[in-house]
Amino acid sequence: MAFFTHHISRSFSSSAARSVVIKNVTIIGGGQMGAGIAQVAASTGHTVTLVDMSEDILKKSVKGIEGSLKRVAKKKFAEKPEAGEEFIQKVLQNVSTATDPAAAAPTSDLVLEAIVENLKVKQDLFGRLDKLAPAHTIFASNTSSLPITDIASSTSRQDRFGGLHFFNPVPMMKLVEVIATPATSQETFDSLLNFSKALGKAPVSCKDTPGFIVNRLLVPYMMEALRLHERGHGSKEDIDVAMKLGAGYPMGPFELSDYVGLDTMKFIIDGWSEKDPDNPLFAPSELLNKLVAEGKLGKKTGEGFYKYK
Ligand SMILES: CCCCCCCC(=O)CC(=O)SCCNC(=O)CCNC(=O)[C@H](O)C(C)(C)COP(=O)(O)OP(=O)(O)OC[C@H]1O[C@@H](n2cnc3c(N)ncnc32)[C@H](O)[C@@H]1OP(=O)(O)O
Ligand SMILES: NC(=O)C1=CN([C@@H]2O[C@H](COP(=O)(O)OP(=O)(O)OC[C@H]3O[C@@H](n4cnc5c(N)ncnc54)[C@H](O)[C@@H]3O)[C@@H](O)[C@H]2O)C=CC1
Repeated sequence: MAFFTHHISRSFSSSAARSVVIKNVTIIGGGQMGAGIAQVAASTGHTVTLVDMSEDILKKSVKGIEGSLKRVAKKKFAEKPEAGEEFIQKVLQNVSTATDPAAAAPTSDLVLEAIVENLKVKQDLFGRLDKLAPAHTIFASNTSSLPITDIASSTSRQDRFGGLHFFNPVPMMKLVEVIATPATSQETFDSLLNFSKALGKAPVSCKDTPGFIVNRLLVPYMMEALRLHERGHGSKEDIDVAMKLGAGYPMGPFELSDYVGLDTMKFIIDGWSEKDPDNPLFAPSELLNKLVAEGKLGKKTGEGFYKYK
């Protein structure tokens, strides 16, 4: 139970000189979150290097950004399609891509990671980048569920390390959770907060506790929806309709699960139930495990709880 009762008292390190104005950003992971963050950062005048493991993945990421920008432009420049096209091209010029994070780290004010939800993989990445990035560079993770402190422990810049948690779809969702660990300096926290505002987002301040604010409430709700269905107490369609029309949610829990990605959901719940096995809120779901084992990861693979092809 220590996992959830652990009290964090924040202290500010004095080793980071002053808050950094973030202009050059490296985003690692060009999946649904990394691409969305890259799009919003580039749209607000930041220079972005998007990093992923292969050229093919990066091509798909940039195509996704272009598709999303078209949707934004269609609304924003409804009366002036040429201005919309110009906007798209200008934003895309702010985005370059690389398969090696070392390529951009030396010129980055911020390295923001949005790769797979796995502690060891994130630690390896940041441990390597710590040796390449200049002293002023801030590191941040978009993790949904892992302690920022644990990810930061692979680096020697824990005062310049925080959490920046965005929401899916990034171009539409206004919130960013800005997470300070007990070691995060006030200057780093301010830099991340100002960066979130510069992206046009509404930041909230969070402690480094499991799930921060949103996911500490959202994950138990989503998992209980799955278990309710597994108990035979409602079809997934009825549960989705019920939560949309009865609680005013834009998506039902099964639609949202497919949207988030069932692999990410499983990473989150497996991690939490391992740390807090007696907590019924984090009990696993057979159905979720089965779908992930079958490679049905939701919208991104064409099938999850529902079919998209
Ligand atoms: C157990 C683990 C569980 C926890 C997992 C944790 C994951 C995390 O760490 C944190 C998270 O992100 S949790 C997910 C949070 N996101 C949500 O809850 C999204 C819920 N859905 C919505 O808000 C709307 O359905 C949504 C905004 C998506 C769409 O809006 P509508 O429902 O109003 O749909 P439409 O009426 O069709 O409007 C669509 C119009 O919105 C624009 N748009 C949507 N997606 C876009 C995108 N990706 N890029 C750019 N524009 C976009 C667009 O204008 C669109 O119009 P069309 O282009 O004409 O379709
Ligand atoms: N899906 C969601 O709704 C949300 C997810 N998150 C978090 O954001 C992170 C990414 O999630 P998604 O974008 O949904 O995942 P995703 O599966 O769409 O994308 C992850 C990307 O990271 C790349 N990648 C994996 N390991 C890498 C490495 N070592 N170096 C470079 N690239 C690597 C993959 O090739 C993939 O393109 C996770 O930590 C997740 O918990 C946070 C908020 C919402």
